[in-house]
Amino acid sequence: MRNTDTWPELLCIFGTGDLGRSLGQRLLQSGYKVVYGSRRPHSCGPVPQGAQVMSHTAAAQSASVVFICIQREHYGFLEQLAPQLKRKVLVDVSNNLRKNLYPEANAEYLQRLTPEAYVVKAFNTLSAWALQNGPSDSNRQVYLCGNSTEAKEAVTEIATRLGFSVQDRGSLSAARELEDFPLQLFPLWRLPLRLAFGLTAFFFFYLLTRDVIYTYATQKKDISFRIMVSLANKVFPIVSLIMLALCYLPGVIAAVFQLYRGTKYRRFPDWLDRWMLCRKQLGLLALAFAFLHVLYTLIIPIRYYVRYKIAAKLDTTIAWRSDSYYSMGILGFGLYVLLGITSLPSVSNALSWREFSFIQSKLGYLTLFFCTFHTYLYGWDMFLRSSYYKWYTPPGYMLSLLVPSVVLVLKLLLLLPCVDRSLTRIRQGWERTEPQDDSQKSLIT
Ligand SMILES: NC(=O)C1=CN([C@@H]2O[C@H](COP(=O)(O)OP(=O)(O)OC[C@H]3O[C@@H](n4cnc5c(N)ncnc54)[C@H](OP(=O)(O)O)[C@@H]3O)[C@@H](O)[C@H]2O)C=CC1
Ligand SMILES: [Fe+3]
Repeated sequence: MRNTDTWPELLCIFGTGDLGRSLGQRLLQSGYKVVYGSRRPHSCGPVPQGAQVMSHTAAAQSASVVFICIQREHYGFLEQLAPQLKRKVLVDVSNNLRKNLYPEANAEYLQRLTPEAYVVKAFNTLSAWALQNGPSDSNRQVYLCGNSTEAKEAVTEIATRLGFSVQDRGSLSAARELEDFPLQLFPLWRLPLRLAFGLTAFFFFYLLTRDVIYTYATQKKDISFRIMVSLANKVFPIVSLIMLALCYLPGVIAAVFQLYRGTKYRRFPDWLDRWMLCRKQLGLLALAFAFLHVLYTLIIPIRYYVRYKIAAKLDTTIAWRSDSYYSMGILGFGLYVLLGITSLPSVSNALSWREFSFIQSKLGYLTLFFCTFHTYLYGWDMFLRSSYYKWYTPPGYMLSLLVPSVVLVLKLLLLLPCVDRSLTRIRQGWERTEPQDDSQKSLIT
């Protein structure tokens, strides 16, 4: 199929558009020779220096690998070129504007037009810009798929020479999945973002009603200025704590499922699967809200409203109480940041699986504990100190503590020695398997 003895190897690119030009430039820089196939060989746009431009037919004949850098809508003419493309490796780089635009994947369509060529889907997840600039940390991966192993090897060799690392995704039927990759918009962030938005809106309006509007209605006192800092600084910690708890809740639920079923070999329900997959995003958003809470708290002492209210008398009991909740909050936040940092790919790659799970799980629950305890102490302090909080505190405050408390209690229950033993047994796959049928049973007993 290919003649690998001649180097520099000549590669063909159909299409002198953005991607064709960037790819050509990259190939030339990596030492390949490049020939373009164009509808207008003499009047096409500028091509990289050193490349030749010919008609499609002439270009296809000169190389054994052809990159099809043309929109799928214009593939039609390739059908007439099928005889010239026989036994050539055709690389389909195309993408679509939206999912399910066509009944079949672009690469499968190309294969149908040129049945005797070896179609490989590749490079479509890189942008022309990324190709031109060469591989970088975030743009190193080339996904490919195709039915011919030899053809895939040829494309792998080229991609590797260009400095990319290649992931083979199997046969050409995986092309649709690869074509959907660039169309995804933060798939794992969607649920956490919606949740964060929903919780923020709910608690904001709840606190607005109970705090500002209620006070105005009953006491005719205008405290609307509290919206900007005090209210925000209540919404953010509540949302942060709930999101952090929701990040750990699916793990606990999964353990309960495993205990209940007595095996780890059965799939979790879909909703739990999805929830587990977006734990990192939940945690990072929770961290962002915790950051906001810290920043808002830091400015409290410089606010006019607070300075105006500061009393000269010192009560050591109050000082103890408030210092303890600040301290818990700071410890919790410190660990929170540690969790965030270890979730960065570059950091987590440097950790062994044991180290990673120690930090994310053990220290994670400790973080949740500190943050929850900080909130408890805060509520207790406020409750004793101010008559205003006596009526305000219970519902909203309890709501924010409900989820984290449930998670912590469940986790404590899971840590009970007898529960922990059976969970370990299940997770290591030691569970007793029931005999399949009676004949086996008689052999065992
Ligand atoms: N741009 C990007 O960042 C990326 C693009 N892609 C894919 O690469 C392919 C090309 O994209 P791009 O380079 O941006 O597109 P352009 O529109 O810039 O270029 C397309 C090229 O296709 C050729 N062409 C256009 N119409 C016809 C036709 N009727 N018959 C034959 N050839 C035709 C033209 O070349 P000529 O005039 O020489 O014949 C034209 O320059 C697309 O399938 C796209 O999905 C994939 C990943 C990233
Ligand atoms: Fe706080």
